[in-house]
Amino acid sequence: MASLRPAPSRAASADPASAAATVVPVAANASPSPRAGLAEGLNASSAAPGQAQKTPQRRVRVARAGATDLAPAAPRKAAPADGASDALPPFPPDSLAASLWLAARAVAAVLEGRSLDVGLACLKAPPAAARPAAQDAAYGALRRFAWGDLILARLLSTPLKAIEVRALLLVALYRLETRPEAAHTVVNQAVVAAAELAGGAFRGLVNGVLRNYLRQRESLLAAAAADPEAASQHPRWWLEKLQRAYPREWQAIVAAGNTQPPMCLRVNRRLAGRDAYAAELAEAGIEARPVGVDGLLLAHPQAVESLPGFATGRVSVQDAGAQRAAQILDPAPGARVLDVCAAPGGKSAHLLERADLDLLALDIDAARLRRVDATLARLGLQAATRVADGSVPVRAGAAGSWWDGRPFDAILVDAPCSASGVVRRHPDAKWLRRIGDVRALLGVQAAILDAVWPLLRPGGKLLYATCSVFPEENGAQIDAFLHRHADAGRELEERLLPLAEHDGFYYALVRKTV
Ligand SMILES: C[S@@+](CC[C@H](N)C(=O)[O-])C[C@H]1O[C@@H](n2cnc3c(N)ncnc32)[C@H](O)[C@@H]1O
Repeated sequence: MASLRPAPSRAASADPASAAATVVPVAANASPSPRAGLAEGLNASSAAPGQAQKTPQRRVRVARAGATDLAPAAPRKAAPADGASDALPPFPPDSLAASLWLAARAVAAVLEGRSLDVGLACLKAPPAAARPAAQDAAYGALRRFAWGDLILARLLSTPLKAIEVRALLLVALYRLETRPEAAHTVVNQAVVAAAELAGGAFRGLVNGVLRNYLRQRESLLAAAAADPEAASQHPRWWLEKLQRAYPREWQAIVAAGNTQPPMCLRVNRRLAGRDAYAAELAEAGIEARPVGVDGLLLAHPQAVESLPGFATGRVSVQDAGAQRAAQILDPAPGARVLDVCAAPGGKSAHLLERADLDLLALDIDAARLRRVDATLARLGLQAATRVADGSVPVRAGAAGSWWDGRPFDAILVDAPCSASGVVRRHPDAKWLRRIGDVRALLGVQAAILDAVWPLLRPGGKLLYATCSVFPEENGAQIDAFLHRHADAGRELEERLLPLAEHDGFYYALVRKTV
């Protein structure tokens, strides 16, 4: 039932570290694709837009359409990715109305098939005071997308074409559940926010839907609890994959995917000792404990600006699981290293913090690759960067070739993947992605592995990494690779389930034997 449009497949798995830097996540349910068919009226007897309906006489259950329906029937202006024209209407920045309005803008972008990262760009323009609550509401509503979708399908009777209004309702439903003591304030403030969306034509509908929700809450919650997607907050196809792959752990994986992720720091060992940095955090009143070799797990997420020395590169935000990559690949000082899917540069940076390397960072996405340059500049590190499609076999000396013919000692393939190990950071991913996207990603992953393998020197090592928990992207992908390449031998394999202090990752270290 519920799901959004497919996400762009390239940057499939956004970097967990960068996401953590911005905020928090959790998700909701369903099969391939957004729910559709929300109804525009409250019931068959719904009030006209602008009028509140007092008591619904009957409810008309609108079919929750499949995947493609999340897209709006009516074209609307896309929310600007740079936030430039996202001036906050005249609400106090720290008001509930402001956070609901902003969150609705961000969620609307996802309902239209864009990533939440893009949607959250609307938070750049408004005052900082407006951001935390808006961010929390946007993540929260998307974590519960299938739940909210089911509720709306029961409260509306005709397709709601105003996507931002639909998004506002999803956000307000989330807020009603997280602030039950302030239910009437939430409804009132949602109506205030609705006045600034779609020309204010849906204020009455918003008021009526939310009040009906409060009246019928018990039966609606029971209906949601009986729906596997709404109850689990995951698409059905996704759930089935987890159940098959993890007969014992799937429920724990699903539950973890619906929580807010922890925030983990990576201390730049070139500029700070971990213990000394932990002491600085303690002095600043920030509670943290060591994790892994360079990591500090914060008891509570913080704005990066509040971290001592963040701007000067003493620390970065990176999930503890992601920090395993540099440790496992562990190239020797002076090694020539290729990071073929490098953006936004978290793992490249960690490799360079650990040793002086001759590192080439490649990515197919020019905009994302610019973030590698920015990351390295902040950390005081250096690498060559190049925009290129790593899945295309490369020949030294050929026109446009990015390879100079010198073999690499080590290669990192942090492959584009389903991001199924990081849904708590990217709740939009499970709704935007479809099962067919995973199949397509398998082909890209295999092509990248095959294209870079000839560039590795005999005796060199390649680390294949994903932030996926789907076996076909992980062990099965590497099994097939070893089958295709007789000169490849698996040295190590590590599967991290997204259960506790780290996200879900897969690592396979492969050595070139001749
Ligand atoms: C999981 S992210 C990499 C995260 C990065 N290694 C880090 O630690 O910050 C995957 C990256 O692969 C890139 N990508 C996807 N397809 C690619 C291709 N064919 N060639 C090169 N890069 C590709 C995406 O643009 C994306 O930046």
